[in-house]
Amino acid sequence: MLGSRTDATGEYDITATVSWHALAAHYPHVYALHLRELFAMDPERGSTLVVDAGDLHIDYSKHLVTGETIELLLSLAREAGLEDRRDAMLAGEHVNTSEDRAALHTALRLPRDAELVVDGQDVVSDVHAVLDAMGDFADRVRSGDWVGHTGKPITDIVNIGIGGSDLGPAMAYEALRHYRQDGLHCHFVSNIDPVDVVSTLDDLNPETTVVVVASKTFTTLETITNAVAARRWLLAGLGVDDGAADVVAKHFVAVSTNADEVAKFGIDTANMFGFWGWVGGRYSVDSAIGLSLMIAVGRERFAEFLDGFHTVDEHFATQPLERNAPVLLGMIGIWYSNFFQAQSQAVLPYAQDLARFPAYLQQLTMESNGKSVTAGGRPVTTPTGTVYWGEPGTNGQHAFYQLLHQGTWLVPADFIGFARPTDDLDGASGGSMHDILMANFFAQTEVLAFGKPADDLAAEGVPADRIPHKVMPGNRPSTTVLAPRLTPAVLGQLIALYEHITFVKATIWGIDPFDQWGVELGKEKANALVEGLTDDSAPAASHDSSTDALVRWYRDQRGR
Ligand SMILES: O=P(O)(O)OC[C@H]1O[C@H](O)[C@H](O)[C@@H](O)[C@@H]1O
Repeated sequence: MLGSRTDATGEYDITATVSWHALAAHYPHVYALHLRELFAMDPERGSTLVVDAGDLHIDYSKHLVTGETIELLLSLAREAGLEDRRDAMLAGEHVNTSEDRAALHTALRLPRDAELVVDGQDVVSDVHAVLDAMGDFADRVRSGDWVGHTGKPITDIVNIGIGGSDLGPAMAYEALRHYRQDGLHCHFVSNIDPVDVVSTLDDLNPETTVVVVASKTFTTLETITNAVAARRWLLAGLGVDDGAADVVAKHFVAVSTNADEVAKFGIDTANMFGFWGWVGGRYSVDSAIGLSLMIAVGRERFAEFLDGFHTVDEHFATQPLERNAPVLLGMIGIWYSNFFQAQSQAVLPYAQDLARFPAYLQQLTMESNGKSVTAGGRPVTTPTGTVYWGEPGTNGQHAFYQLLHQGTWLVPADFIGFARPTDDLDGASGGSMHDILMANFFAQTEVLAFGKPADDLAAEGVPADRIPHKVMPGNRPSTTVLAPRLTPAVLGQLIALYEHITFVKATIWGIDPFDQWGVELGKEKANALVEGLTDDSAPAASHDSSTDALVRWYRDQRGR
């Protein structure tokens, strides 16, 4: 007997749906099978359980699924209304219910001739007006036409922002290293630890530096504090007063939705690049928040980056669920989270240029899906969210892969690799280093899936007492994502793929992936504690006994 499928708010209890129950009944059959058996039962699965999205070639054959599993997962997606909800998001409906607004990052990459009116506003022309303004500014900086207070062209851009106003551009700047203009360097300051801003500015010349203050709200403590520090550094370095608005105008621009706060800070709003409330911070690298990236790679490459996103948006919007990469991968993620009880997901780029990609995905996925009530405010009935983590291969192989191979946790892993390298060298004994990298990539996914049984070890003459230690259990699932090369378009495609995977999971869980109320209390508490730490005459004790004692210890040891 199924439980009630809807509550008083009309929300589904996803765990009470027919498909959920069918998946629960199906689970023991799959659990009983090893990937070796799945491949033996269906020798073609290596070429059938694959899907292409744009330039991304995705193999999901090394997952603990049968054809029936996929069918049941897609039934669950349908029962949860995934297609309607996707269409509602793409149309600009207020899918961010707790903040009553749209989540329209997909509009940021619509082509100029597309049409989308949301809340009475022509979104596409707004987006392209900002892109044009960014492009003009980027052109001027890149050509040397934009000069600093002393007439020198700009050599360094310092992006000051945090969270979504930092991770996206910082990650993409690294990823697109090969597309940057020589002689122009971007730096990213985010942490309120003064070491971040000091160590960055120490090496720079204020005469040739532009600071991009990137903050959706323009009230974030870290960003405003760092921006004030950078302004002091700049004016002191140039030997001018704080009142010198014309000097600030040549060295400071803002990216924000909040013109009032930008003006209050002392940045001319003529030097402000706007975006909109419907762009979430973690979905904003393709908005004006990408300004520093655009300066580095140029407006044409930035347009290719946006086209890449759009390619996967179109795929997500139009492909049947059976051929829809974000849907398949999102639903397989649900399978592991809610049936295998997996808690984490490794992301393993075999590309040094993607070193920051796992950190970027942590904000995208964990700030989105780290929720324990549904969009309607009811406690969820099943685990949500997934802990994303990872490092580039092959570094991870010599660090944490031991747990992936022989540990007790099930950790599904995404392997991301490229056919053509951005750099290559000859290997020590022939071949190319990139081929050696990719040999490791393919070897790891193979060993994770198929392992090495005790019989094989015995046949090789491994002593009996060593065999239990050397057995590789295998049956560890992975997705392989391959692309021809790490280009701006491919990077956009990869980001959009994970954005939509995140959305698919949120839809099944019935949560709002576009708010982040959990971050707020920590901010309030930090603000409340600042006075106690900076003003010795302030009362030291006003919190719990642990916090009070720690604050006393800190003030004592600090010695001022
Ligand atoms: O861009 P800002 O308004 O400065 O916000 C920066 C970041 O801080 C917040 O606390 C949120 O958790 C993030 O989603 C956001 O990206």
